[in-house]
Amino acid sequence: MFSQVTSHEAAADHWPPPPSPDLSDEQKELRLEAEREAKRVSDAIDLAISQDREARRSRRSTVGAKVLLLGQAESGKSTILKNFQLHFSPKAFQEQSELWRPVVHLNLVRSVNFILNVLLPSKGASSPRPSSPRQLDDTLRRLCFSLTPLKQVEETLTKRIVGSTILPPIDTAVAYRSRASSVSSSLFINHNSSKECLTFTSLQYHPARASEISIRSGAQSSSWKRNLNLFNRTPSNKQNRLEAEEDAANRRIISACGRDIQALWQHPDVQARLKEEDIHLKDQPGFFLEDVLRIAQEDYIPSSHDVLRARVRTIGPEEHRIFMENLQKQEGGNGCYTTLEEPGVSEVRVFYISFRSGESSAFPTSAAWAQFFDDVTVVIFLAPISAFNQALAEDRTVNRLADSMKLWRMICSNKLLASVDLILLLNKIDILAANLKAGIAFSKYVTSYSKDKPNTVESISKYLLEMFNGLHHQNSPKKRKIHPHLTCAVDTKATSTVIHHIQELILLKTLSETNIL
Ligand SMILES: Nc1nc2c(ncn2[C@@H]2O[C@H](COP(=O)(O)OP(=O)(O)OP(=O)(O)O)[C@@H](O)[C@H]2O)c(=O)[nH]1
Ligand SMILES: [Mg+2]
Repeated sequence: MFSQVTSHEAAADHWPPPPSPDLSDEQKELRLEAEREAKRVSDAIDLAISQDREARRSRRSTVGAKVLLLGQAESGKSTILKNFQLHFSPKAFQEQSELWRPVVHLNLVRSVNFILNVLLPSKGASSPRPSSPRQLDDTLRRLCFSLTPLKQVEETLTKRIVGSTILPPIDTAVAYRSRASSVSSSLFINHNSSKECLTFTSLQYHPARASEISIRSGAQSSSWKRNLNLFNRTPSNKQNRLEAEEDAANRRIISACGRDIQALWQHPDVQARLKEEDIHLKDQPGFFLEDVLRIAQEDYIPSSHDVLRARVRTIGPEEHRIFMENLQKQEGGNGCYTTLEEPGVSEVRVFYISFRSGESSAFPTSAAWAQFFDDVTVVIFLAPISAFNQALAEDRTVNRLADSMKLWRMICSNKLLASVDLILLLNKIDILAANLKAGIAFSKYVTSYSKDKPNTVESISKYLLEMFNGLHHQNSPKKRKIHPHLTCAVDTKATSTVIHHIQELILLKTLSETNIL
């Protein structure tokens, strides 16, 4: 069946064929040189093709996206941003966990000092509601005494995180409002020097946000992180060494105070006093008192969940760059990562804008905001739907949910954003659920919601979604799609599905805008 292969045919199978035995040595050498040259040319062509392929691939994979992250104060923007970082840059997120330790510690220490201030209002510092000191039992007196060093810890941590030259934002000087009370009293004063700033941030507490710290950012993200980076660097010079020693001393003090902090928080008189004052520390941002024994350990490193809950209130617009690591967890979830080969969006620039009351009314025409609206891939808007029974800290006559809707209307009607897809996150559904479970009637605060309708998350979120959709429909200059989600931003697992959807949308929009699709 098969014919015999001749030696000539066999030779033809190899390239280049061996020189004919009839050739002279000189001819053989010329022939070999010609073949070497042909190979050089061929290799050069192969290299050029491969470089071209790589360049095309890298052009595709260096596409960037611009995301606007908008919402009123405390709507959960920073928490969603952290979820983005956790999802897209997990290695960088993990590497930065250590940076959040001083923030968690400061949140914790501020809660403790706030309680001490309630129990023993000092002359110089403001207490949430000035009242005469009460008789403390022996245990409380001992605890107050043993926890005194935490005042100093708060001061040094504040100085380090806020930075010595950065003033705290004055708009934290909001009127006091506890959750249920209708009483307000302005406790804050304008401070102009950085020295006073330290006193202000250290010793004065907002009763509704006792543990949080406010930082005015630069245009580039997180100047406070730069301060903390310095904090964590290797102690190479005298200043760094002093800072490292101060950090170690703070850790030791917090660690030594751990059990007493727990005892203070669990003391029945403390709980009774806070209740009497209508102060709900547990519901406040940056609340870590129930994790104190874990957090106070000297070698404590914040978990992802701690980082999500750590509260820094940043004032002013910020730009965050998230570099996509294109990583995913290996099956088995052993913490190892494998690189994905697929090209996609390599960088997401997130422009973060927090709107306080008053700013929203200037929103559509303000040149200050307009600079951020150019070339936007998607807008993510957060509405904290648990805030239906709260008033704005800035203006106690305005319901927070109503304010969120007003802001949403402004964004929908903005002409610069007319062609941009809107992602609507109805956030804090866990708090909404807890409030409803505690018997708070939604219809009492949102009167357009019939009393006969169920006071359940399902029914209320459906109603709110219709409201937000309706506002969009009435105000948007163009027809476009809204991508709504119900979220609990502190639940990374549940949020990862939402982030994944957002990622797909960003990819789709970016690639279609750059004509790759
Ligand atoms: N329980 C619960 N807490 C949340 C949720 N989203 C955010 N938080 C918490 O709410 C507080 C405020 O969230 P942030 O993300 O700091 O809010 P923000 O919109 O960045 O606020 P500003 O910086 O003031 O503009 C933080 O303590 C978060 O941990 C949520 O869905 N559920
Ligand atoms: Mg924030």
